[in-house]
Parts: sequence; C-alpha cells; structure tokens
Amino acid sequence: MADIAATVSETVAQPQTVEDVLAITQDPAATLVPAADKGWFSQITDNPLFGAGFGLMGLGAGLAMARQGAVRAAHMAQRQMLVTLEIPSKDKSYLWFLHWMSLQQKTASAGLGLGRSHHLAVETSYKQHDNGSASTTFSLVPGPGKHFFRWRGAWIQVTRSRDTKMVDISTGSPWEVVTLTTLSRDRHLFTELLEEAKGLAMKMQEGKTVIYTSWGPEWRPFGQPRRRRLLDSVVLDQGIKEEIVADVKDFLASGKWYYERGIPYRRGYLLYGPPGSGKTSFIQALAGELEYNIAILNLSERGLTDDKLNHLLSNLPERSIMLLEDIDAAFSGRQQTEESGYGRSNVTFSGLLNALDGVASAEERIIFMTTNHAEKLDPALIRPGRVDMKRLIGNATPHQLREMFLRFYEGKETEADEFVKRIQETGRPVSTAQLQGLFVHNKGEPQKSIEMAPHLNREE
Ligand SMILES: Nc1ncnc2c1ncn2[C@@H]1O[C@H](COP(=O)(O)OP(=O)(O)OP(=O)(O)O)[C@@H](O)[C@H]1O
Repeated sequence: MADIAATVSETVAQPQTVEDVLAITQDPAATLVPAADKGWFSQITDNPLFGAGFGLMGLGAGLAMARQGAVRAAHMAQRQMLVTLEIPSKDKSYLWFLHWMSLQQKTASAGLGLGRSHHLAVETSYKQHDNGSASTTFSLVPGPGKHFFRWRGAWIQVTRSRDTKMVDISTGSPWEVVTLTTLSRDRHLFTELLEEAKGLAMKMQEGKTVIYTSWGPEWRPFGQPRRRRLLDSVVLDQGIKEEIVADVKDFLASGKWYYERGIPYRRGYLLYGPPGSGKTSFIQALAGELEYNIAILNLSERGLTDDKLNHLLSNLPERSIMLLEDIDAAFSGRQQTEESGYGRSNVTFSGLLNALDGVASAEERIIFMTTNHAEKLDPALIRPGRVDMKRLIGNATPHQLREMFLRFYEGKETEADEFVKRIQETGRPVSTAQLQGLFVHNKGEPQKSIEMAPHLNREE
C-alpha cells in the first residue's frame, strides 16, 4: 500500500508554494478543477453550451407543463361539459339500445345521423311464423368504432368498443360496451333514449310470446316474439285444458298462501304422451293466455353444467314459464344418474334435482316438463314438490277428432260424425298432429278428409 501511495504522489505535481497555487488558479485550463471555489450554478450557466442546453430544457419543461395543463383543462372541461353513459353487453338494455339504433339507421333519411356510418355491423334474427316457417331479418347497426347521430336536437356520440382480450367466458362472445357521450345539459336525453328503446322492445312484445333460450348462464330471447297462440286453437281431451289452466291461475293467485306456510312458491307440471299430441302447443297457448313468456331449456345442450343449470333456474326471465322438453331424453332411470346425461351436457341427475328444488325465490316459478316416455322417468324427478300435476296428453280421442274436424271445417257437423266413425273403424291411434296434417292437405275439402281417413296411419 505504501508503494502505491508513493507512485501517485510522484505522478501528480502537487503545488508546493503560494506562487504555485496562484499559477494554477490563473491557468484557464485549471479553472474547472477547483470547483469549490466558484458557485456551481454560475459556473455552469456561464458556459455558453450549457446555457443553451438549459434554455432548451426550460422551454421543453415549460411546454410539457403547458401541455399537461391543457390536457387537464380539457379533461376538466370534458367532465364539466360532457356526460357519458356506458351500456355493457351484459345489461338488458344493450339489446334494446342496439335495436333502437338499427331503427335510427333506417330512419336517418337526410343523410344525417347514423346513415353516414361507414362501419356497420349486421344483427341477424330469425322470425318464426305461426305456421312454423322461418324467415331471416337483418338489422344494420353501427359496428365497433365512433359514430355520431343527432337525436332530439342534440348530437350524441356512440362508441362501440369490443374488448378482444376480455371474453365473456360463459358465452364465448367478446365483451362489448357501447358508450354514449353528449353535452352535460342534454344528459336527460339518456334516460329518455333508454325509455324509448325499452318501450319499443315492449311494444314488439305486445300480444306476443317471447321465447327465451339459454345462452351460457343467461337467458336470451330466441328470434322475434311470436304471436300469442290462442287456447282455443289447441284441442285436448275434454276438461284437461280447463283443469290445467285453472290450476295455474289458482297458483298464481296464491302467493300469500305459500308465503304464510313457508312453502317454496313454485309448481311443477308434467305433460306426457306420444309425439304430436299438442303438449308444446298447449304450453304456448297457456303462456299466451297468462300473458307470460316461455323459457326453454334443453338439458342435453353442450356445455350445460349443474352450476349453470342452477343459475338459470334461479334467474328466470320475469313472467316466464320454464319449459324442460323431452326430459326423458336427458335422463332415463337411475343408471344414468351418477354420470352426466347423454349428449354433450355435463348436467348430472342430482344436479337437475337440486336445481329444481332450488333456492326459494321471491318470484313464482312455473315449470312444465314434457316427455314421450313417462315410464322412463325416475320417481325422484316426478315426486310432489317437483311435479305437482301430471296429465296424459294422448292420441286423439273421439272428442278431439270431432273438435279438430270442426275447427278446420266449420259447421260441418254431419261430416264430422262421419269422419270420427271412419277413424274409429280403423282401430289405429291417430295423433292430433296427423289430423292437422290431413286437414291442411285437404284445405276446404271435408269430403276428401273423410275419404282419406281409413288410410291415416296405415302401415303399408
Ligand atoms: N291437440 C292439438 N290441438 C291442436 N293442434 C295440435 C294438437 N296436437 C298437435 N297439434 C299440432 O301439431 C303440431 C305439433 O304439436 P306439438 O309440438 O305441440 O306436439 P307435442 O306433443 O309437443 O310433440 P312432441 O312430443 O313430439 O314434442 C303443431 O303444429 C300443433 O299445432
């Protein structure tokens, strides 16, 4: 260590005298060395290069501050002057709004509003007609991006954004948000707009039955609402229709009775019988009579789990009849009970029983189950509490044969009797759906139906 110190002291010339010190301080090359002798700031600023640098830095900082200030002021102004409304795709009003917007699109005549949008998206819906045929309708709505439209004298900006990273796990569809922006003073327009959109949706449903199907863990309307089916259009054996309708109406009027006795406010019905006997048609007509909608669930649906089923049954759309069709197809007998039902559904039998028992909800719950094979059903599924009323909806009885005939050929009483006689002579069961087929085929020609009666359902 001593050697090293010696080497250093040799290489650096140390000032030995006052003159040496003076010489050093006067040497311009040495001015930077004794920094402690001058204020550092003045030393730096005295330097023309650094001076210019500082000037620029100062200017930059000033500009940045000004920019920040401007951004803040803009934000402030935006907060003060603009108001935004977010409608996430999960919310009910989302579909109402999109539909409302598609109408704005159609009526944006003068080239104003959404009519100018260059980025449109299509919303396709299927319209099911009463005769069973379906047609497709397209609605054009603004696609993702920004759009402007003028409504009730105010400009509204619509931003439809799709988050590709965030996916609704249950449905697999991308998460979407529609954001509306307008001037603060026009904020009341948002409520008015949503009211109008809702009113429009309700109007479309007036006198109609909405069919909901499950979409992941939620319910979504399936196609356009259908015209209500009249109870008279469904011909069941004597008294059955009236009995079920009276029972449901009585149930709906007994909320307090159930509440006071601590009984879950729900009622289950099982309609069983051969295909085409009018089970589904009757449930549709009943929903129409009660001004209710129908929520249909297919237990064999891919991806349906016990949890989702439970959630769906506890969150039925308001004023809806729950319909579980072909319940035997999903589960038949105990042997399948421990495993999941067939198809790609993951629902277990015990999961279904739990969902049916469900947490008592405040709202009433009416569940209809249909099957072609009542004998295959596990007794646990149809025990009272889960199924409170079971009715056979069978093949056409003489009463139904006559009634159906007269519905298609009004006033043809004698012919109706003849028709019933001919069908009875065959000794073969005939479904009401087959009768409908025959009468449609022989529209306006009762005699032809009578002639064809012996051939109905014949195994050639
Ligand atoms: N009792 C009936 N009264 C009036 N129409 C009927 C009747 N039964 C069947 N139909 C007609 O037949 C067709 C099929 O009826 P529907 O789907 O209601 O039968 P279903 O018993 O539910 O059959 P499945 O057991 O195969 O589901 C419908 O178009 C319906 O109008």
